[in-house]
Amino acid sequence: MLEVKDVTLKYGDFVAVENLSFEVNKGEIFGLLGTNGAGKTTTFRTIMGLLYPSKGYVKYDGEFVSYDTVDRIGYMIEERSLLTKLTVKDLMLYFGQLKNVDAKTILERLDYWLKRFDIENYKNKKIKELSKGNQQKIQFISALINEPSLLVLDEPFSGLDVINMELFVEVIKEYKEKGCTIIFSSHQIDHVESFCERLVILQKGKTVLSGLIKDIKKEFKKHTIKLIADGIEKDKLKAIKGVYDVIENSNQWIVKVENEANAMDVFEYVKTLNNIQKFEVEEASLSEIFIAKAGKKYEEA
Ligand SMILES: Nc1ncnc2c1ncn2[C@@H]1O[C@H](COP(=O)(O)OP(=O)(O)OP(=O)(O)O)[C@@H](O)[C@H]1O
Repeated sequence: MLEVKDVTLKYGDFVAVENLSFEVNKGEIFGLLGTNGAGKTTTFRTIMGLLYPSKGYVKYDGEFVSYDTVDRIGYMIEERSLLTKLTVKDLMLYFGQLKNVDAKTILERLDYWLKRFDIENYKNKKIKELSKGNQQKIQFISALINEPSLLVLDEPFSGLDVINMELFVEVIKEYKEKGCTIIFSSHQIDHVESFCERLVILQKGKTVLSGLIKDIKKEFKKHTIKLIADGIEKDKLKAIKGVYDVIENSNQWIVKVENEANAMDVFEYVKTLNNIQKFEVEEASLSEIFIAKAGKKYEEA
């Protein structure tokens, strides 16, 4: 289990991450979200023991990260800091041996991953000759080469096309099934729900949202109703208890209510209308919850 407890990290006087706490269990995929400069990479560097918190601590399986624990961790850094003059094979031998994996095993694992990622022909090519997407695959392989039990992935999907993103997701899910503890960061808020159950969202180093996505949504309570019917009167909708916003969007109405019970009151009104084609009640999206908590859109935070 990875434990990040009350971590504050400063660069000089600048507080990059403040009082950050979360845990990631074995067999769990955890999302660390935030827009540019939110503190994601700083958090990862702290997890890896590359930066020391001025307050709080990070432990992996009850121990502080050290030379011993690093062997069990796979770290995919955001910047493409690959040694570009090396061939794929030599780079992997270098990274693998740093993690105490013997050369024969490294080469066997490399062959497997190159085949899996459909880049078998690149084994003896120099990194600088590879496209950005293929360099990203090499970076991902370098994080997997020691078959880690903790996988730290900084922006693993940025710049990937949909097919390769699915390939990465498939591998990450496999590692989850094997009991690996996985933490990844992302700029994007929309696709994570299908991918992880728990997250932290940072805004300028501070935690805006944290916990199980289903609990965050349950606690937030607010719901959105999508409605298509004849004879809808905006004033009547607005007058219903708990309705705080009504938007007409071409032929569809979007009605925002404070909680699920209020949605039932809207349903009572809708039953009096003709030609009801749609009545859908949805929980708030993570983006909507973020706006409510942070006072601005996620992309603008
Ligand atoms: N070495 C450093 N010295 C001083 N400030 C730094 C340093 N590294 C990062 N920062 C600052 O700390 C804050 C958090 O940066 P960090 O790189 O952790 O954010 P991030 O969420 O990973 O951003 P991005 O998505 O853009 O990579 C930013 O304001 C950044 O400018």
